[in-house]
Amino acid sequence: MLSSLLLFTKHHVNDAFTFVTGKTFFFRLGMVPVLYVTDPELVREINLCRSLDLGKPAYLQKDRGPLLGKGLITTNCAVWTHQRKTIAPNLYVDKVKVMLPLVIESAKALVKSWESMVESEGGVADIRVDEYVRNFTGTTAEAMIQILMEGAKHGELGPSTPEQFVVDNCKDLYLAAFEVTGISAIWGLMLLASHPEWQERARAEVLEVFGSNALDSRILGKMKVLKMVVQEVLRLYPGVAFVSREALQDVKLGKLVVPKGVNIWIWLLELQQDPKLWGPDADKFNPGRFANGVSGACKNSQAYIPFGVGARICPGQSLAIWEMRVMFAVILANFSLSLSPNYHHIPNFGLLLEPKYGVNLLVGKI
Ligand code: HEM
Repeated sequence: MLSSLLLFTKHHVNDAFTFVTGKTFFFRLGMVPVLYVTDPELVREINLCRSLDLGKPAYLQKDRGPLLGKGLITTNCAVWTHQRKTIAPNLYVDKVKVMLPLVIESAKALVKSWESMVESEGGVADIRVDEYVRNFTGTTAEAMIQILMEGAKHGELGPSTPEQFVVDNCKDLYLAAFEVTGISAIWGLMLLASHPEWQERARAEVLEVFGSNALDSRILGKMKVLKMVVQEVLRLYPGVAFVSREALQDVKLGKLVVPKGVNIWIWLLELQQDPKLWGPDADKFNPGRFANGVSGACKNSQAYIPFGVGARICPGQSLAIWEMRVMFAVILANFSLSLSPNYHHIPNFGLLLEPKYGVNLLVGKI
């Protein structure tokens, strides 16, 4: 686990950069100075900080440049501001509502392909779900590319040319819209399959609310259990396992001054599963903890940040949540799920937190 590596490499510094003891500490990863944060109060300060001096780390560009391009995820300052202004408004809730029929159609296509597999296997099929889920999230990724083309024509691009803007952001949106949402949905199916009691509760709600109605935003909004399930999936398996920043100038965060050049890592796996904040069942799948919202589920709502914080918070969060809800609703209305003997639980942290060998489920028609 990376967290144990961090503990192993941590050491204290005693220069002008003094810092809180406990779970916030400073270490160096090669030449990169890193402030490791799991204190929700410090997360609050980062969340409140709107300064462009708190940007994305340079190593993302250096090491991940070929993968991520120079799009919204990795750029800083003026380039980022222009890109964000052009892209983010297209992901506001009213725009996402317009995309919903596309998402629902895509979920129905997944159901169709599983139905024929289940039928040909005589009632229960052992399905490696990853590819089907990625086909599902791929549909909206394509819609995102359209948005980029429009943005390139009409947006305020600042220093980017329209061609540069599209190329740089295609990679980012592909990774974000397709990969991260896909991985989160795959973890969600694994968790529903391994917790039959929650699968039953969510299905009962889906069948009651959905019934013979056509799925739309109003119907989805009524599915309270499903909402809690999605929240809990993103708590236990945040696809983006840590949120990072670099102080591009000296930055004041509450009482702490973070010197220029220092990176900040907020390790979500620890923050979102800390028993002191979430209770003794912090490592268990219990969507019911969200019955009274995030503030009812943990002692400090800053400890739940699956979509990041502050000015760089994920602009695609509404779309991602709706996609997951639609997919779970449509699957639960049609199929029962359990873990296949071919599933091996090996979460793997590369760029994202994903199941190393994919997820195999036994899928039956209900
Ligand atoms: C469950 C799915 C998703 C999760 C868990 C997720 C999570 C995150 C996180 C943690 C960040 C970093 C925020 C920060 O540094 O504070 C981020 C950034 C971003 N996400 Fe998402 N995301 C998801 C889906 C999406 C979707 C569907 C889109 C687009 C359609 C999207 C677009 C982006 C972009 C463009 C950024 C960079 C924003 C910036 O730096 O200004 N994400 N996401």
